[in-house]
Amino acid sequence: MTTSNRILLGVNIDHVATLRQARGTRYPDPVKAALDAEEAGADGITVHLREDRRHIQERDVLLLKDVLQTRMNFEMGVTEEMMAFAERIRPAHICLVPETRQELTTEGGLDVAGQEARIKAAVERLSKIGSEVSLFIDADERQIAASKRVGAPAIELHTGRYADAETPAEVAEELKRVADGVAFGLAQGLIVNAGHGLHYHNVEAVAAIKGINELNIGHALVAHALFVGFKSAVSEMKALILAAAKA
Ligand SMILES: CC(=O)[C@@H](O)[C@H](O)COP(=O)(O)O
Ligand SMILES: NCC(=O)COP(=O)(O)O
Repeated sequence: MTTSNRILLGVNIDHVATLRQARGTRYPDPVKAALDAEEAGADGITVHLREDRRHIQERDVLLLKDVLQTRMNFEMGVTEEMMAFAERIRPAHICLVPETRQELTTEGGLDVAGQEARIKAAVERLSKIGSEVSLFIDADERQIAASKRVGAPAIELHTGRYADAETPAEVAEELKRVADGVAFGLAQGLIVNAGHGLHYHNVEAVAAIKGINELNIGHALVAHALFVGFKSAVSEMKALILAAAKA
């Protein structure tokens, strides 16, 4: 079981593309954001090619594949279109996520337990291209155990409920849910990542949970970058999570 205090920062650049798509311009370019993020200490770059293409486009993923110095974490729904695209680009990491066309953002985790055969087939197929496959799931023992059974080497725990919690009691309850999920995942021999809705004001408690491999953070970084620049936004976040993990 890993209990080191090393923690990685995966920078999600989806919402740089959201701003570009709002006007159909060529700017701001998520590829430039990715390169700036790497210079500022990002350990990896996350992109979610949504079925509706509301932010990241194929062009972004193809360019990133050529220029990234770190590694790509490619988030995708479990569809034939995405499986074929992933086979073409062979990202270092693939995270399978649930997708609902009308949702504002990824509202919950993938129901692995409810569709084990389908997810197992996807994990097997994507593992053949050399990608490390992770499943974006709620911090729920049933889903974590199912993730282990379908052969995924990694999971990413959805921290959205923690991020959205309002009262101190709710925050504590959701944080405990994430911490328990991390411990259970590690005990199953899984690599445990976490992300969604993490911000400068709520990230430290999650980064302090021992054994988390990587935090994936996007929306808050892009929002903060409007005021301080992308490199500063990333380096501030990186410093916060490293300090919290060491504490
Ligand atoms: C799966 C996940 O958490 C990220 O891809 C995040 O969802 C990106 O932002 P949107 O959900 O707003 O597309
Ligand atoms: N998988 C979570 C992610 O990549 C970033 O989510 P958010 O910080 O944009 O909410």
